[in-house]
Amino acid sequence: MAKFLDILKYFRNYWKISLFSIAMMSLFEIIDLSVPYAIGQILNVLSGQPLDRVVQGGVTAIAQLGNFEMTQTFTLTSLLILVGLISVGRAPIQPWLGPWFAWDTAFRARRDNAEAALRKVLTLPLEFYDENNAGRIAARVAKGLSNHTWTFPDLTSHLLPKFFRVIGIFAVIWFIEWRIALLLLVSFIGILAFNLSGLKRLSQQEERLDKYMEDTESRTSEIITNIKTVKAFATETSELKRQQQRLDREFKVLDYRIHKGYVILGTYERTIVQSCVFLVFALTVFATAQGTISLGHFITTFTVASMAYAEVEPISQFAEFFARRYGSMIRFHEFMKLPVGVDASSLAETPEAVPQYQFTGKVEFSHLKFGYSADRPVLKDINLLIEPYQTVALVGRSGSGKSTLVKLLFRYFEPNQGKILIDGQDIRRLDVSGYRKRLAIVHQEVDIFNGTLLDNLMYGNPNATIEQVREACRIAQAEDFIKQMPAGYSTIVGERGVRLSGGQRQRIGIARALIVDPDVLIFDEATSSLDYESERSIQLAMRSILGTRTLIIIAHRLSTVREADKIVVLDQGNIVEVGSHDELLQQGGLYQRLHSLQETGELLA
Ligand SMILES: Nc1ncnc2c1ncn2[C@@H]1O[C@H](COP(=O)(O)OP(=O)(O)OP(=O)(O)O)[C@@H](O)[C@H]1O
Repeated sequence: MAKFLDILKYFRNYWKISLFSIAMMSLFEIIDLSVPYAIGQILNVLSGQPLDRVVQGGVTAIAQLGNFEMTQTFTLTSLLILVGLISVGRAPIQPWLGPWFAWDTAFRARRDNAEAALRKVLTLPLEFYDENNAGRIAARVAKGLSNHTWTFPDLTSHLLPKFFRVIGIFAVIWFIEWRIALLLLVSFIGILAFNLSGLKRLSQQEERLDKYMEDTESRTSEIITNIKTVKAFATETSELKRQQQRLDREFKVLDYRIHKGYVILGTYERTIVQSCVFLVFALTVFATAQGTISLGHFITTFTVASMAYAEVEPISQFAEFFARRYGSMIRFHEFMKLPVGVDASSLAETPEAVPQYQFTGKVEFSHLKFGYSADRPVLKDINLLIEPYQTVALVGRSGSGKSTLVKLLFRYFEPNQGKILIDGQDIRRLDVSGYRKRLAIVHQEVDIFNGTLLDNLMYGNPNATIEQVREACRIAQAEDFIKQMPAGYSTIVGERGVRLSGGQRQRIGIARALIVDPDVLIFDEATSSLDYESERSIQLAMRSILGTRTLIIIAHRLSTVREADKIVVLDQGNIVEVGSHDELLQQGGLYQRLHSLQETGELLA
């Protein structure tokens, strides 16, 4: 029940209008019942039997009011006008009070929930994205959102009004013959209880299947992302086979278990309903034959009871739709309840609302300890002072913790012990968005968004002038190749920048970082994947940035870091050596060993 209420909460902003819409739709459903009742009364008039007291009183009152003669024709006309008013009169009003509000609310809630989901995406911790790929997350959110949207109108303009209609039917029959009403009530409760228990079981299976399907979709998304590797290793057939097996398993569960379950449920339900209709028919026939009820009441009771049982099918159908969608709505809810990351920014209303900082670029790591899991420390008691405008290189074997140190500087993770200070302030005390705006990083793989080169260059600073962009591109050695592009800065680069080479992407990354004019600029193996010529131009770019701000360079190729003021050698999470290139070579430690391996090319040794 808690879960069901959780789903309803996604529409809580619109509860007043929803209640109004449900009330109006229910009212229409109930008023609708007076039509078969009036027809029953017409039949009584035509067959010379007396009208019900209430109806007789109403018609007499109208006759007296309008000074009409109380004839059979007048009674019939009054009843016909009532039927006409109800059936024709409500037709143009009903769609505006029911479906309009139901869908309007569903669309408004969809907008709100999509925005809330995006907020969640933007504030979830980085670990979440390490464990869940884009395909899985996108499928979960999209499915949850669309199922919420479809379910709301079903619930408010069909399922609930139908319930009230059944209650109305029960009241009408009770008024005519309480024993038939009782039979109706008992049979209804029985059918619904049977239905609900079946649906609960099936919706649990749907939820399990939903999780399984997310894994399949996640793999499809990985195939798309890694398509070059798939093609290069010629694994298309095995990938297809693997997914075929999963899809086949999904089909079997969906078709032979879940769908079959719904059909079996429907079979029982229909048989029970038809038996009940038949029983009511038989009872009313006997009651009419014995003179307990009039012919008109026989028609009314049977018509209304048939209407009541006819509602079982749509009610069960909407309940079935709900059960089919319930699993993915719950998965969406679980996603929305995931705890946000410690680094979650407050998501200010406008970019201007983010606090503006300016630092000299003095960075200090003080007694820093960190591990991704408690039992495996990755950084052990790191102490390092970087002065403003200094260039510091972080080197060391793969896995020694260089990138992790930078992740902590960006506050993607919190240290287990110790702290990081910028200009003497603990970075945890600063607004995370405002603080990060003063840092910039160039990764080995530069993320490019679909759009023009200019959009990508100005991503971190949309207020930059074209002169600033040009200057940054000149420093980053990107100007020449941009000029040769078909539309210069307006060239569309394609999703993930497919139309750019690795070196070009890298230079765009550097220019983009420079346009932000950061206080601390970090190169995380920015040249590792480049050819010699591209590496040279990136090195030239780096050289012209030296001394203009604090620079942290992570590099495997030691030729890149020669000119750094300070080279810091990390090994198994510890700083083992610090010094300039020449000092470290003279020390004859790890740096010297790594250097000589690269110089002599004896990597295999
Ligand atoms: N998201 C993560 N979850 C768990 N462990 C991680 C994660 N990222 C890195 N590690 C582990 O932390 C250790 C340090 O990784 P890190 O990426 O900082 O090393 P690195 O020195 O930058 O290596 P490389 O030079 O190969 O990039 C490694 O043992 C790695 O397996």
